[in-house]
Amino acid sequence: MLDTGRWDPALSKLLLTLEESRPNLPSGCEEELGFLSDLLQSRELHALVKVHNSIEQKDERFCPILSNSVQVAEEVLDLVASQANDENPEASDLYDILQNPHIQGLLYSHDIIAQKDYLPKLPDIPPDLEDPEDPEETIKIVQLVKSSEPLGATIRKDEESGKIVIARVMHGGAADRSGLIFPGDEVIEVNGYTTEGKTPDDVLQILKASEGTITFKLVPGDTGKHKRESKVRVRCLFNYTSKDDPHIPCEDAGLDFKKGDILHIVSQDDIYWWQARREGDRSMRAGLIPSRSLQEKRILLVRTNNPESHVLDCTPCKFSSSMGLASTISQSIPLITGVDSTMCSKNSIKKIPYTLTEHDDYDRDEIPTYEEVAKLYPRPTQFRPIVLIGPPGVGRNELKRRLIELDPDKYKTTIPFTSRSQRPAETNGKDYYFVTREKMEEEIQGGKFIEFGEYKGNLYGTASESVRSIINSSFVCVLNPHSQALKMLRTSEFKPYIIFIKPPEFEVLKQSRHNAFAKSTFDESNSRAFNDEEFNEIIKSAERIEYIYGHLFDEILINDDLPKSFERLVKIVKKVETEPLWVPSSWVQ
Ligand SMILES: Nc1ncnc2c1ncn2[C@@H]1O[C@H](COP(=O)(O)OP(=O)(O)OP(=O)(O)O)[C@@H](O)[C@H]1O
Repeated sequence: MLDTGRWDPALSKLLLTLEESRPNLPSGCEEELGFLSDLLQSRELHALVKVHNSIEQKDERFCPILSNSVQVAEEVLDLVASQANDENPEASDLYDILQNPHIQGLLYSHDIIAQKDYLPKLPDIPPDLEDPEDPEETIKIVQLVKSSEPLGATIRKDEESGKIVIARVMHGGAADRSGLIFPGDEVIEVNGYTTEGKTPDDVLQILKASEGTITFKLVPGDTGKHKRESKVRVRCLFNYTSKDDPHIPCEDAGLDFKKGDILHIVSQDDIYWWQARREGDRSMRAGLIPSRSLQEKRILLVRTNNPESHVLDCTPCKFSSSMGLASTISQSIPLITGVDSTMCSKNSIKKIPYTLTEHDDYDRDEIPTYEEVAKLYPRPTQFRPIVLIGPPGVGRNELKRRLIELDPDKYKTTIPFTSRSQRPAETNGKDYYFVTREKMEEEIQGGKFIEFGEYKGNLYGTASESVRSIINSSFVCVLNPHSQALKMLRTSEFKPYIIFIKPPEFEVLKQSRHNAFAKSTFDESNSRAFNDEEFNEIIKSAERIEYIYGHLFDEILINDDLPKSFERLVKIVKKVETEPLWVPSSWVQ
């Protein structure tokens, strides 16, 4: 017999008990007893137990005080980002330290250890070890105290067996926090009432009528594994109200959201219903939202039943006739026509103007549901372009002009290309880049222009290279392109921040423009005020743009009172320069 005095007390005790019970055990099991005794005395097992005890030992000096340091660091980064500048070197240092990949790696490893994520996953007990004669062995009794908080689990009737089973457990809900209830568990009793022959509704009635403690008798299902929370964040590209959704499995569990909201998807286990939490929501309870595939199916169904449902009234605008413009460029190039800005604009900013007759190249295969996002931290030398989208006449050019005027050494816009011949007062590379029509057509066909159009037989356009060169020279590129240009602009290379300049309601629009003696941008030949028809067209065109491209907007700015709108724009632009913001996750990888 080995001296067990210096060995693990629990193992020694086990060995002692084994020796003591030896005389009472039935004959014939000596071999097994011998094996067990050898095992309990083996040096390997004792060494393993020692290692295990060391890991488990609660040494206060090494106890983690939190297990989500990565998340805390992200929150600190968010807070510090706007303070990190030359005037605040401490904040800048902290900002740099927390962004350092080694520090982030260290925090990540810390969290893994703090969460004990390294512990081995024990294999399931083989089914042949369970005693089929004794089903009671595998029953668990779970008691939950009833409160105003929902249980956080849904039940369903298994079609084959007719049994009531737990359909889903909401992350962070009461059932989940108990750590004892899992999807697939069979509910055999609730508060002493058997569920046999009952429907899920009957069971809900029992639950509703219960007071105080609720006791569940459950047979564990084979899916009773606790799944870790996913880290996926998405931007919602549609509005959702659970009470209007007749198919939600549990209305109380629904999570409502609006287009543009950021959600943390905590579980995608169910193919139709994801569990999500609003980003930054401190309450840990998740809610149900339709999964991407369910939402895609729904949109496709609506589109199949009503093919035009996703396109608003596309009737060309009446005003285009007064402009009498013709588009002659080949079919492969979108038909965009325009007036030369130098004819109707006194300011120095060139634009590629268009008629309101739009032929939006709207991709019918694109089904806006959710976009996976990640935070992009501002870069000190490369600024995100500011893209002002909106209907003609709403004031994008005016806002862009004011922004550049505010700090011409910081904000720059592109110089357009044209196939028109140079006029005596114009400078190549300042007013326009003058190129031949052939060269311009070739480059347009080569996809080198983010937007282009034709007016009076001459081409006008903005080259991608112009945007790239401004960004790479550490200026903030400010653009007010046609909405169609978003497809070319919204890339991981440019990482634009898209602001939709929206008109206010009719009366405010009319009043503000009249008060400011605003000049209509619809009539190239006359310098006159906007008329009611044009105001209506601005509003209608804005609705259409928002409907088609709304899911791509980072911000909506209502251009009512000009000085106030400009103030809001400056704030937004500052935010983009200093704060980490959500962008498509592919832009960050
Ligand atoms: N909030 C506002 N209040 C009053 N006037 C405004 C406001 N915003 C813009 N304006 C004026 O409205 C007119 C049209 O604005 P602007 O040229 O900027 O429109 P736009 O969106 O660039 O349209 P387009 O692309 O057709 O040129 C200008 O005279 C401008 O000064």
